[in-house]
Amino acid sequence: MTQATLAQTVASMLLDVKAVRLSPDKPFKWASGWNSPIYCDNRITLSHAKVRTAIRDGLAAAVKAYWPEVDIIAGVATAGIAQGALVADFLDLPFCYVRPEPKKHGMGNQIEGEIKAGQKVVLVEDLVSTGGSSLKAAEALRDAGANVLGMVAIFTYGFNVASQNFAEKGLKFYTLSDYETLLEEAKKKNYVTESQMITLQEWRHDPANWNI
Ligand SMILES: O=P(O)(O)OC[C@H]1O[C@H](OP(=O)(O)OP(=O)(O)O)[C@H](O)[C@@H]1O
Ligand SMILES: O=C(O)c1cc(=O)[nH]c(=O)[nH]1
Repeated sequence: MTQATLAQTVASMLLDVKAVRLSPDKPFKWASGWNSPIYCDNRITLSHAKVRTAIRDGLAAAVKAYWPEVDIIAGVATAGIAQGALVADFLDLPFCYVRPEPKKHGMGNQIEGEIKAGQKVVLVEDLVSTGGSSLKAAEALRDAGANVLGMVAIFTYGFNVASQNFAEKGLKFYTLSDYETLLEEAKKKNYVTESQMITLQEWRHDPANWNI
């Protein structure tokens, strides 16, 4: 399957399981604090065995293609944990996951599971908006002495701010699908009305300042 076909297939699956929600009148609040007329809830894909497996296969294939030397998979908490564990299991690799911050009780860990200094790690994230969550996880792994090879994710909105942040911090990344492809597939399936499509395109130009 070519990259473009895979991006279309994954976008189509996300729409079919209703992982993509639109609410222009009552915007969603994102992790970054941005308001958005759209929310892509990849967690829903876990409830659909065929979709979950197709995503696992796509992510695992990317890990093997780009970073065959990988020693360990790390999931970004929380939405990246389940898919990360599935990918690690499929590739017969160790697994750990990274919290956004150290736990406030118990062991006080930010990284859960074992990771050794010098190990080559690939992060699994569900979705990239600004990239802040992925970068935080990469930083925690680097602080622990790991060699972060890169990150794979299901979906990206393709914002410049994310690519710039990743480039600055030297984090290579690969995603199965993206916003542009999602809109094309949504149009084909009549998933969005014309006025919703206009809102989605307008929002995409300046998401940080939309509807504030
Ligand atoms: O690229 P960013 O701007 O950081 O946004 C993307 C992050 O936001 C979501 O996580 P959320 O913080 O909602 O938490 P969850 O994974 O625990 O559901 C998503 O799962 C990504 O981790
Ligand atoms: O940026 C976010 O918080 C975010 C956006 C989105 O579409 N889906 C999601 O799970 N998180």
